[in-house]
Amino acid sequence: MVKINEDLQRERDKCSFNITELTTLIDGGPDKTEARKERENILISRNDDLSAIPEEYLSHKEKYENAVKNSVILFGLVRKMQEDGKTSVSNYRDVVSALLGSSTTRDGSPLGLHYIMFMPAILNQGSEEQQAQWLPRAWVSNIIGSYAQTELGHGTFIRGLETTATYDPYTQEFVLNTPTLTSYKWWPGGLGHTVNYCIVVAQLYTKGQCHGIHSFIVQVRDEETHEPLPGIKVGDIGAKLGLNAVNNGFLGLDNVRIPRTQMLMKHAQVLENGTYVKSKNSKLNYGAMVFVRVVIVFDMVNYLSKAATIAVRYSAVRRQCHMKEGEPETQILDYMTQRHKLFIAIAATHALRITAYQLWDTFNAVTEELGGGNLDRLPELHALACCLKAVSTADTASYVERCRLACGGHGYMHSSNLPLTYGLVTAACTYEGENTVLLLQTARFLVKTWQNVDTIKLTPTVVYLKTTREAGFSGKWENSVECIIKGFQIVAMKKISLSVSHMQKRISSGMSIEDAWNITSVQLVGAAEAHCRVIILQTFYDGINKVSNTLSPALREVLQQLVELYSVYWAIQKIGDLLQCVSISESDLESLHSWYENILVQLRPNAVGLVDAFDIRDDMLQSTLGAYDGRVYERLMEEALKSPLNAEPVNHTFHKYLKPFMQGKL
Ligand SMILES: CCCCCCCCCCCCCCCCCC(=O)SCCNC(=O)CCNC(=O)[C@H](O)C(C)(C)COP(=O)(O)OP(=O)(O)OC[C@H]1O[C@@H](n2cnc3c(N)ncnc32)[C@H](O)[C@@H]1OP(=O)(O)O
Ligand SMILES: Cc1cc2nc3c(=O)[nH]c(=O)nc-3n(C[C@H](O)[C@H](O)[C@H](O)COP(=O)(O)OP(=O)(O)OC[C@H]3O[C@@H](n4cnc5c(N)ncnc54)[C@H](O)[C@@H]3O)c2cc1C
Repeated sequence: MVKINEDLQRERDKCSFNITELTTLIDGGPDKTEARKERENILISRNDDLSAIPEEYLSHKEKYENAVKNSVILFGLVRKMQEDGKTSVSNYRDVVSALLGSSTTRDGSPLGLHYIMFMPAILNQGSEEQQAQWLPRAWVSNIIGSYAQTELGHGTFIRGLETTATYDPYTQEFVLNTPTLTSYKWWPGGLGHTVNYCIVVAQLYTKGQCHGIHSFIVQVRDEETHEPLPGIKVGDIGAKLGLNAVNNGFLGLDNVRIPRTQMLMKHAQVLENGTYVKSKNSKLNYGAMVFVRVVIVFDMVNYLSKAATIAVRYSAVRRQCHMKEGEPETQILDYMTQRHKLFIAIAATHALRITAYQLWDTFNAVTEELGGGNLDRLPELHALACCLKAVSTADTASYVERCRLACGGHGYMHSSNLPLTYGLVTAACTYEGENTVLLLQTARFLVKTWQNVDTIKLTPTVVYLKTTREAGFSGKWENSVECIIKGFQIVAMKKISLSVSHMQKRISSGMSIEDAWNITSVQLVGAAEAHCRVIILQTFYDGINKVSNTLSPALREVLQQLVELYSVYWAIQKIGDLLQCVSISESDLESLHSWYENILVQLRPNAVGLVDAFDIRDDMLQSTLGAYDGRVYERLMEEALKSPLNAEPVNHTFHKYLKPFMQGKL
């Protein structure tokens, strides 16, 4: 049996709550924990077959080839689960999320987009007949697809996409073209060499008229030979900061013909004679993006829990300097600055998880309403998904980077798995809608809401705008979570109202609406972020309160501390905003800081227990620093010895370059 590092064991011995109770709460119940573990067991049992060479030493091509091999094993499980009746639409997110979060797809998977976007796009935008035609084969991976929207020239401005799909009524086909270099599709995951189909987003032309962007199913490679089909130019876009196994690709289309029935026609249709039938709302075509923005929040929770586990366990094992002379060297977790770096990551994992579930429920409820023809809550869902995707990815990227820095030099090693994790989360700040652009979408919704706050029925997430405006901040500031939430609501309300009034002043002084919007846009982004912080804080607070009386007192206490930590951390981060909007005295400020310090002290004995409760197996954590046994130094050395440079005692460059150089001959 492997010996557990003594410091780590001591941490576990002093944990005040039942770790299994928290794990079960995180999973959503004992049955869910069991199902997760069962899935992980299957995954791990298949891992034996995988290459032993650490991924970081492989070339770009080898990384791809390895990823295909591993992904096939991994996603073969979806097929197996499907055959065994273990997958359904309701647990699809859990299953795919577990697979993508697993060790074998450490730097992304070239098959990921098939599950994350190709199938959801057909589900979301395809008619019932199209779903019946395409999904059964896609579900068992007989065909593999990607989602090709972004072009070399445009990612954000999708109305400006240049790819065209022109309807030919004589053959009842669409003819697809990428007429310029900038219209080449660029970025789609798996498109380079993996998929044989993809959803292509293109400007629809019929009867000489352009009807804006629509989605089309296009076959790009032969199902047997995998050769690109005539008129298709396809390839890999090259090496990136991260996600190097994903095989992001480019695609050029030259008069590629597809049957009429391959335009996704749930919302809008082209009839046989070329007549265009409009969708109830053109933005329904953007549904696949909304879905992915929602699941990205879950994905952030996966990465953040991994980073926090690695950094907290390492901080319990690592000793550096003497806090007091004569005592043993200090566990770095004992330094308050270290707790300040790390505990927020633990709290945020819970805050984002609870918020992700809330968003998921809203997404499902609104999707059901859309199915019944009710589009009322679509703008709210869009605004919510945009800001939560933006804030969760930006925050996670910054927390993960803190975790990496908190591990000092060893955090810089690939074998810690923190650099790769950072590469994955920072990508999410850009894909599926660049974060600033998404916050401006939320701002657009907030501005409209504010301008009509007295006349429209406010949707649940913005009711606070009216109530805080009416109530103001009555009463004295007190250091409580409730007061911080109220303070944040006032900050958001004031930022929105100020942005609107600044814009209105500019418009009244003769500026165009567009210029006024642009000049005010830094404030607008701030307002959208502030709104999002209200949502996360309130959802976290409500979520923990809701389950509180089902929990043991010890767990209730520690979760309450995490809610406090999260609130007070963000209050301190945003103290400038609070001071501008709410009256906080100097002594309030002092006690806010003392409160924060107290929570860091209170949480200290439970830090390792809290990350253990995330229950991430070593095979999935893949970190020399974060393994359960805490054998940090042994693992660092074992991994270093796997460096290909260590395979031979003398590298040939010594004789070729170094020696002649040292002898003055070069
Ligand atoms: C499957 C299980 C998974 C399990 C979990 C596993 C975890 C997976 C994690 C994910 C890994 C992901 C891998 C990577 C994937 C990356 C894929 C991509 O990037 S793909 C590429 C992603 N690319 C991008 O994301 C591109 C980003 N760009 C865009 O989305 C758009 O260009 C835009 C939204 C910015 C503007 O659009 P534009 O048409 O110019 O609109 P205007 O501004 O003129 O506003 C007009 C009105 O429309 C309204 N409205 C707008 N949108 C929506 C909506 N969706 N709805 C409703 N309404 C919407 C708007 O509010 C406004 O309303 P109003 O005020 O008039 O009332
Ligand atoms: C790892 C990764 C995977 C991806 N996978 C896919 C995929 O599978 N399929 C796919 O189709 N696409 C994919 N993408 C593309 C991705 O969706 C786009 O990169 C993203 O939407 C941003 O668009 P852009 O690159 O055009 O950025 P740009 O819009 O050019 O952004 C550059 C800067 O301009 C600013 N900006 C742009 N417009 C505005 C505005 N209106 N107001 C204010 N500021 C603005 C932005 O804030 C940003 O600072 C992927 C991208 C990455 C990085």
